[in-house]
Amino acid sequence: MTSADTPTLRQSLLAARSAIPDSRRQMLSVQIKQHILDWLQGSHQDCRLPDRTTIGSIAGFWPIREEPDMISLLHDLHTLGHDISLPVIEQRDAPLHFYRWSPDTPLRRGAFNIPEPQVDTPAILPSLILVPTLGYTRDGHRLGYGKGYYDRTLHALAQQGHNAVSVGIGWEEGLIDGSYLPAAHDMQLDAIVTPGGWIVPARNGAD
Ligand SMILES: Nc1nc2c(c(=O)[nH]1)N(C=O)[C@@H](CNc1ccc(C(=O)N[C@@H](CCC(=O)O)C(=O)O)cc1)CN2
Ligand SMILES: Nc1ncnc2c1ncn2[C@@H]1O[C@H](COP(=O)(O)OP(=O)(O)OP(=O)(O)O)[C@@H](O)[C@H]1O
Repeated sequence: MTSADTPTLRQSLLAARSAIPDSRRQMLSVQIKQHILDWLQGSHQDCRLPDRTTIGSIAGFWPIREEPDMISLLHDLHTLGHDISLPVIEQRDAPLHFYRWSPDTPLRRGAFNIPEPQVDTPAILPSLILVPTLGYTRDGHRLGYGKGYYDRTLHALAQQGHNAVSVGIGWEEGLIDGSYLPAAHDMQLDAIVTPGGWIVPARNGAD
């Protein structure tokens, strides 16, 4: 496909996601959460997975539309002692910044009406970024809502010499299986987690 087909692809991915019943979505979110916890706690024996041993602070996301709900995972990771942060759009069409979140952090609605923490403590540089995906390919390319926020953010962090591990979170219905031509600015994810398990791009090991 060419980039001209991206809006059509986005529409069909949104439709596929909407077709998952709400109750099933909740159960599938728990499966994704368990894959992440197993990896971080070292009980998932797969050498292709990103190195978990350097991971301290973790950026999550507050679910919108019909995304996987990782709020309960964020609670668990906070209990396990990780610093947790959420993305904040401080300026439109600029990189995201991540601000500390804990279960008692009040959230207010920010850009696109997404719940965000107050920006009253310094921004955090996470060592793991959980990236919401609408679609993804087996080689780690991601399709979101078309505003480029995560591409800009991962690019800006890499330019500062801060190489966070980026793990896409998505439904199995988000897999883009045919030919897909990523945009030049597209940042590849280190891995993707779906309810079915991990998808690790071949460059990170054998596929
Ligand atoms: N949960 C979650 N948080 C996130 C993201 C995400 O994908 N998921 N983002 C990932 O980047 C950023 C927000 N990006 C977004 C980009 C577009 C739209 C959106 O609703 N777009 C409308 C058009 C709205 C407009 O132009 O004003 C649309 O697609 O119809 C929402 C969020 C930061 N936080
Ligand atoms: N590193 C970057 N610097 C400047 N602009 C960028 C960068 N990355 C992406 N963009 C801009 O963002 C726009 C949307 O990109 P893209 O279609 O890849 O978004 P997306 O990844 O689907 O969206 P989102 O991350 O918001 O969910 C593009 O028009 C592109 O010009």
